[in-house]
Amino acid sequence: MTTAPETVLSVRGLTVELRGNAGSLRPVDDVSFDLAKGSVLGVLGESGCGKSMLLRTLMGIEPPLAAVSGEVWTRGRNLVAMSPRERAETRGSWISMVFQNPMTALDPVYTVERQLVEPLRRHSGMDRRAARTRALELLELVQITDPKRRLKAYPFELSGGMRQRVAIAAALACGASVLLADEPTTALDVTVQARILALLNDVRAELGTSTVIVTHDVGVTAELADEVLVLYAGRTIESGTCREVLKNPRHPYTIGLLDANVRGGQRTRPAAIPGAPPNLALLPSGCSFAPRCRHAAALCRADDPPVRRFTHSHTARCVHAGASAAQGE
Ligand SMILES: Nc1ncnc2c1ncn2[C@@H]1O[C@H](COP(=O)(O)OP(=O)(O)OP(=O)(O)O)[C@@H](O)[C@H]1O
Repeated sequence: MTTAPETVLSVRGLTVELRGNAGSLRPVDDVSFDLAKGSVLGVLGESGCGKSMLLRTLMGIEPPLAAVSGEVWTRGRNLVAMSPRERAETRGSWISMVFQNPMTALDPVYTVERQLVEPLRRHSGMDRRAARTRALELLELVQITDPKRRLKAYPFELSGGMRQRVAIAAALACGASVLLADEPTTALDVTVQARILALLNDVRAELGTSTVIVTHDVGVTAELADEVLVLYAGRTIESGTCREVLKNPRHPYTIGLLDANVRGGQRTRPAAIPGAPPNLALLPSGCSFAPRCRHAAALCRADDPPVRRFTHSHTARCVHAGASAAQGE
């Protein structure tokens, strides 16, 4: 008998509302998913679709005035319901984050040693010696050669790829079971990108860490992800296994996204979809993708599209999902 993999992160109806003078907007709107132990969820979407806001909210670093509702369950607790103090304790030790620019996480004025040893002492209560031994192990884990020498280095003495390796080591230092990666390779040279992706894969295999990776690069998603969630205007418009979504996309937006990335041969933002994502403060009624969709009908502009289910894992939020699948195949 096979047992279902343990769910380490369960997100239900997560919504982020930002209220301003011009009204309110929802960069993340009713997003739900489960993340299994050791698995990778790829979050796809154009710039401005809410990918970073989703990750920041999972990490508890959303903008101070954001109103967060819904549930984020991990280790038997709902993070959204925690006090700010409890929440701060989970950062780095339950959930950790790797940013596009490694210098977001690293402090330029401290050595690598200090940046790894201090959190280990603070979060894990290790003495200096044990923390240093662990820091060396972490540098080996992220495949940094000559780790003893690198411990003494400052970030500016390291290459971009090496800095990102150190940032990944720092993210893993305190035993987080969920790693959030926001475009972790976008700022790196193409040759280094592949190595960092391979590293993330190795880390997952070695530590069983579960990862949510945000990218607008379908190639990266195909390489790493087990499951895929496609965001548009803050909402999940398609989700399923990597194979289901990338091989048999159902939503016209996903199809356009894949056309731009794969068939165009370039891993860039999707030029195949005319127009741009909507201003969240001025969302059209009905389907928010309708103004850019070649299948859009009066119905799409009138009502919120229904969620269609194709398999137990594959869903798309579109009345035309079936028809567009036929055209996409
Ligand atoms: N602090 C903020 N105040 C108001 N609006 C914001 C704030 N931060 C983000 N937004 C808006 O929320 C939406 C989602 O932004 P987000 O950065 O999550 O998009 P993204 O998909 O990660 O894009 P990118 O790939 O460019 O990082 C955008 O419309 C953005 O303008």
